[in-house]
Amino acid sequence: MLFQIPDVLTASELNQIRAELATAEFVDGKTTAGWYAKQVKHNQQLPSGTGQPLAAMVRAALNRHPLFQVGVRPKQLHSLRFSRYSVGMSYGTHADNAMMGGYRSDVSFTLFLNAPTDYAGGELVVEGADDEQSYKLPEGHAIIYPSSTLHRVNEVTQGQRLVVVGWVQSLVRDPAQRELLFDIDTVRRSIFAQQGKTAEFDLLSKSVSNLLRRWAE
Ligand SMILES: O=C(O)CCC(=O)C(=O)O
Ligand SMILES: [Fe+2]
Repeated sequence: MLFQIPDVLTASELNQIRAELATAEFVDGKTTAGWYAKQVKHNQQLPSGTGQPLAAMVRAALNRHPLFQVGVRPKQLHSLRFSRYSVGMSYGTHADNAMMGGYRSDVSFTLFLNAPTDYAGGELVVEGADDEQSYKLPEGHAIIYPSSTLHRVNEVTQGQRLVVVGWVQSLVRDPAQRELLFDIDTVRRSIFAQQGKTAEFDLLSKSVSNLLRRWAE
């Protein structure tokens, strides 16, 4: 399942992150790419092990967001990377590594850190079976997609693209199962908001819990 989460970061958090990144030292993104992704990864990123306070801010922001909890069912948000694409940079078609530091990557996300008007190009393109979708979201918004998809970042032709990308091991590894849980949970919450704790709400809650009991690992 592919979905957007608006307003993950506040304007003041975005300002703080951008101010820190403006003076940070970035390194070639190839240092952490898989052997074949190295050929197509042309960007820069904060070196592994740096930027911890910024990473903590992003983690807290995602964890407080109900859509992240219900849509991703995170077990472990295990990797975060602050990336920068200047003019001429891009990241060609690839699927993300299945394992990172001992954790499985089920869900990937891109959280946009600057405005789409700050740069030309730089769309994240996610390939489907016979089509592709392209995303260039407002600052502070995130796009969540299965790590199993082929995706790429188009070349930046003007300005600079700043993002933080991340990977999550989900309690529910199968995207179709995550989507079923998301749909049922969404209806359940909507019934609760409109009518309170009805008999229908109780049955849907039971279904969410029982499906999670079957699928969670
Ligand atoms: O920058 C992005 O939007 C995605 C980057 C990406 O695909 C990756 O780092 O694996
Ligand atoms: Fe990727």
